[in-house]
Amino acid sequence: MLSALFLLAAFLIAVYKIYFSNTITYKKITKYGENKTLVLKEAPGPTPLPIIGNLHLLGKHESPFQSFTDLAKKYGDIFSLQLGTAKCLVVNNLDLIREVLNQNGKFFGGRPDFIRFHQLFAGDRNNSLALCDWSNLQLRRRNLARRHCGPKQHTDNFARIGDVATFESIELLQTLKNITRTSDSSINLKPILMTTAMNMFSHYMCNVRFDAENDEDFKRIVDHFDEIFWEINQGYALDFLPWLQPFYKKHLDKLSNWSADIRSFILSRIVEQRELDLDVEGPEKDFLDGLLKVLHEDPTVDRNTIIFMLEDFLGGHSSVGNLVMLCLTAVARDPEVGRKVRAELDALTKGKRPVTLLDRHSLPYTEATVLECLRYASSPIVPHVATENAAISGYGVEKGTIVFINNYELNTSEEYWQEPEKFDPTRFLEKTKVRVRRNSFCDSGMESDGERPSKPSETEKEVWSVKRNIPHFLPFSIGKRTCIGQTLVTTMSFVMFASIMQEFEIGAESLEDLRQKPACVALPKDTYNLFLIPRKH
Ligand code: HEM
Repeated sequence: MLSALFLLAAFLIAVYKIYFSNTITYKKITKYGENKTLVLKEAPGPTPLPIIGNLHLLGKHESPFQSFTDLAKKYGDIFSLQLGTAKCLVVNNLDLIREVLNQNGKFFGGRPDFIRFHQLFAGDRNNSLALCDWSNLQLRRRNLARRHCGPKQHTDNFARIGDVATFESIELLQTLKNITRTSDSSINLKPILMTTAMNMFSHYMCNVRFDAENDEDFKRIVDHFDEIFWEINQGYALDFLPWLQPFYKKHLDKLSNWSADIRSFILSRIVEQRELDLDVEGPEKDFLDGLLKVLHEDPTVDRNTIIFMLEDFLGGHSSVGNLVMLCLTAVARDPEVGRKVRAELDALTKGKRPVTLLDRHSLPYTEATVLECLRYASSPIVPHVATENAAISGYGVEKGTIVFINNYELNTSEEYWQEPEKFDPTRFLEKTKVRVRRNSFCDSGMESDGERPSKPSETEKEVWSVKRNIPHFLPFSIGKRTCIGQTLVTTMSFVMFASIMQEFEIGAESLEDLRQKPACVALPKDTYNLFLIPRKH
């Protein structure tokens, strides 16, 4: 009798769990415009423990994204997790990722409310473009930034990115040549790349550049940015267990101090002087001009909004510096990649001129090496948050749920790539046919006395080029919160990486030192040294 009662109770609890506690009411508008209320189950997932939920399951690998991939094998490509106080959903394949970010993007425009995010932006994460919730202000900020920070090819701004990138790369090469002339030991290269990247950004966005060798304030600010970039790429128990805050006081104070120091530098060394000199009627010469003009013309725009935007975009330089360091690391790990990049560069420039952005389409292997670095590092997509009840793949998703997009799976699964663990830039290359115009009388290499054809003939030639649309390669994400900085990243890192490769061979003290955290495009501020060996042209 007792066991029958026990069984009945267990059955009722199970039914309650399945049908009541884990269901979401979702109002769907059908294609005929009717309102339909659906009651949907949440996606399956592991049973949470008291207090920590499923947090312990993420500690099994170096990166939580590796744990997501593991858990997907057990629970399927869409599953629920309870991380401390936060309800979460993880999506692991391309179709589901598209369903969240494209088809249902309007329901998933929020960002998690992590204490660290507030701390980095003067107490309010909505000051940050990447960490704020979706709003009209965000839409305006994105549109405002696009012309300068995501310019289309063949525009003046795009050409200016190329000019600035070449200018700063030449300065960088000079610094590196000076260092290697006096010493043949390995170099602490990362801070040098970071200051170069910051000068690229401040030069392009604000027409201001700094003395990277002697300006101590500048160097300190670049270090802070780098620390913050690393920090944003890490996860902490505090993010999901906010009551741990008192234990993180020192760490959180450090974050606020870094960001306060950065803000005061940007104000005093970049913004204030320009505010005095601003020519409201004159042409807009850079991003800073554009921002200050909006401030001048539109009384609804707040000065703080403008300052934070500038800080956010200048901060993007850290990703470029880190990415170039990862590209050089890849070359140090695999000298064959380096040989191929150099062969391509030498064939084009003959070692006689600096490489420029205009050369990019003639240097497919070099560009593919940067893309392969992005795949190999697999920078995580910032988590999204459901801003209302929604449905994905027939499962209910409750408002407030944090959605993790497992792009690590997209970058590393055998379903999408051959030998994904191998660093191989050629996976981004394909042979394409191009039309070449040529004068047929020149083909023999000898001038003919015969009549010359009135029109040059056109033939087709097969050349290597970079694959443009790989559906599962989404380093900058998709949908309405896609990265705004991707043009800056792909152009500036290409020029910086190619310039260094033109002049130096890259080596490592020990291959074991070249540790790269999975699903992370950041390296710690203090990281391994590399050897730079000047090439003889
Ligand atoms: C290695 C370099 C970079 C990578 C791999 C990268 C990747 C990403 C990804 C995956 C997102 C999240 C998109 C989403 O939530 O769906 C993002 C957002 C964003 N990125 Fe980047 N990014 C890089 C560099 C930059 C740079 C240099 C800038 C600016 C100068 C920038 C500006 C932004 C902004 C503003 C957002 C937030 C957009 C929004 O939430 O509306 N990023 N980026």
